[in-house]
Amino acid sequence: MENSDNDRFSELPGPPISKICCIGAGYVGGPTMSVIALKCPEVQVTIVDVSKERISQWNSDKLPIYEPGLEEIVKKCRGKNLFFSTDAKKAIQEAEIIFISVNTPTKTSGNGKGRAADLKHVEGCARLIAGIATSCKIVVEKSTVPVKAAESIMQVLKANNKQGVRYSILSNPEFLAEGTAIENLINPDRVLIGGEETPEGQKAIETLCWIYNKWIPKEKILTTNTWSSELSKLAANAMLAQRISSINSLSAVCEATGADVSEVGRAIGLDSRIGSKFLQASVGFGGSCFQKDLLNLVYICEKLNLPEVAQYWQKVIDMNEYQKTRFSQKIIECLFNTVSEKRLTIFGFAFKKNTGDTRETPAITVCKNLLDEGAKLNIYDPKVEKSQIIADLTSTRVTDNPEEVKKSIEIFTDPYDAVVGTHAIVICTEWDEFIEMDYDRIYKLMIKPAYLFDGRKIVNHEELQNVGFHVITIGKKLNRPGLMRSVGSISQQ
Ligand SMILES: NC(=O)c1ccc[n+]([C@@H]2O[C@H](COP(=O)([O-])OP(=O)(O)OC[C@H]3O[C@@H](n4cnc5c(N)ncnc54)[C@H](O)[C@@H]3O)[C@@H](O)[C@H]2O)c1
Ligand SMILES: O=c1ccn([C@@H]2O[C@H](COP(=O)(O)OP(=O)(O)O[C@H]3O[C@H](CO)[C@@H](O)[C@H](O)[C@H]3O)[C@@H](O)[C@H]2O)c(=O)[nH]1
Repeated sequence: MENSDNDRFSELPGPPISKICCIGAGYVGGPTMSVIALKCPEVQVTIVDVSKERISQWNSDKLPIYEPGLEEIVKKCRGKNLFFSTDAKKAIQEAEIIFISVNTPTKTSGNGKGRAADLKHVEGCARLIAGIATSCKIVVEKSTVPVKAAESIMQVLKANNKQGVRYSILSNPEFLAEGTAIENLINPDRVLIGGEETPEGQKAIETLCWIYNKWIPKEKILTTNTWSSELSKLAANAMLAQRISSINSLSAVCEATGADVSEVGRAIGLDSRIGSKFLQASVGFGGSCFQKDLLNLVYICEKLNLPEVAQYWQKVIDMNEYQKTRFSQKIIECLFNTVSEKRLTIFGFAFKKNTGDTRETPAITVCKNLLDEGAKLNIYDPKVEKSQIIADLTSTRVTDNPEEVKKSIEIFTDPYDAVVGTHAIVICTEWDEFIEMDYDRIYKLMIKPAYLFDGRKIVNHEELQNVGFHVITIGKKLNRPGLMRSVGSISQQ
């Protein structure tokens, strides 16, 4: 990966840094760079994107993504040391450090289809930088990439290096979670920086550390070799997802035995070797990262001729699919084995609370399964745009008859309107407002018997049963004296 000795410029940028560029103004690029701009007022941060629409949204009053705390930071820094632009040429030319923060989705065609990460946008960035740069640059992989991706980036940079520019590539994966991005960026568990074990690589690491050190203590900044850093990102997501699949697998055992998965989670989480986080049983994990990164890890393991390792991680994904399907089937079974022509309310469409992001949301699978059975759906989410829900549910992954789906779904902006005349409420996202709703009022508006399926274990089941609801949740068999046993129900007595 080293540059040749006769490169025209030998000096890589070092502290103090005055200009940073980030390619990709998405869920990572936007919040990450906003926090860098906030914490490093002397550094000019420019975020560029190919999407004119996204850039104009970042420059408007309505930002393209919802994240608690983000708007305040953008308003404070925008136009001072934080800029959103489509002029990649200028930003790249001027910057000493260039972050690549573009999307790396699962490939949809060709080699590794459905599993490998598609690096076309990352490669595009490398080509873009190589075509523009006239001075030495530190190029930072912020996107999640397969292990060894830095090697490919360097190859592209070197092969197109007309100006004799010197580059150093660092891996600096992002660990923020959506909904808590700003909190995670301001006070991260750690910052990971991987670089080459050469004097030049170490200098590049020190330079990036200089930025993070503005607000993050040295002890929290971990430096490793490039490959450890790249692999650690995939490994962290795989381990987190594995915990959710593990507790979800146990939720099925709880339902079959009378154990309560919340009690089991609490009991095992108190073991300091296990820890209490990420043991919340649910309808299944969603989001743009877990499945994509697990699939990528599985693919890498197969390519490395490690089939047993690949199968091990594949099971984490399989368990997640099982959980989403199991929950959907339970709804159908409890509603007397048919939802055909029945209207149901979906509460929550985002993949988790405090975000408007619907990528890989379990709500899509639940809605698809219910629509396939002929259900009509009233959908309410406080942050997801109507157009996004329609786009998700009419995509080719969900249906081959989008017009029929459009006729079967209705999107609401008021949750109380959404429940009128419906047989059941299905909670797919753990929005706080679902906990505090007036369920007496809601019950009266619904068809009886009224059902509530809590896919997030957030509402008070006993209280709802007292209101009159038939309540079904995950990982717990709810007892209710006198409640009629539903045909085929596996969760009620
Ligand atoms: N979303 C998360 O919470 C999260 C967290 C950690 C890491 N990651 C990783 O970070 C990366 C980015 O994720 P995201 O969620 O921000 O994606 P995103 O889709 O929200 O944003 C990516 C942006 O890059 C732009 N882009 C693509 N190619 C470009 C190019 N050649 N030039 C300029 N702009 C270009 C796209 O238009 C888009 O706006 C992914 O690799 C992802 O796995 C995401
Ligand atoms: O105990 C839990 C915790 C989470 N979830 C679900 O798991 C999914 C992912 O949640 P979370 O990890 O909080 O959000 P993400 O934004 O997807 O963040 C993950 O993916 C990011 C992208 O790589 C990483 O940067 C983060 O560290 C990693 O947590 C969501 O559907 C959650 O509802 C559960 O079902 N049970």
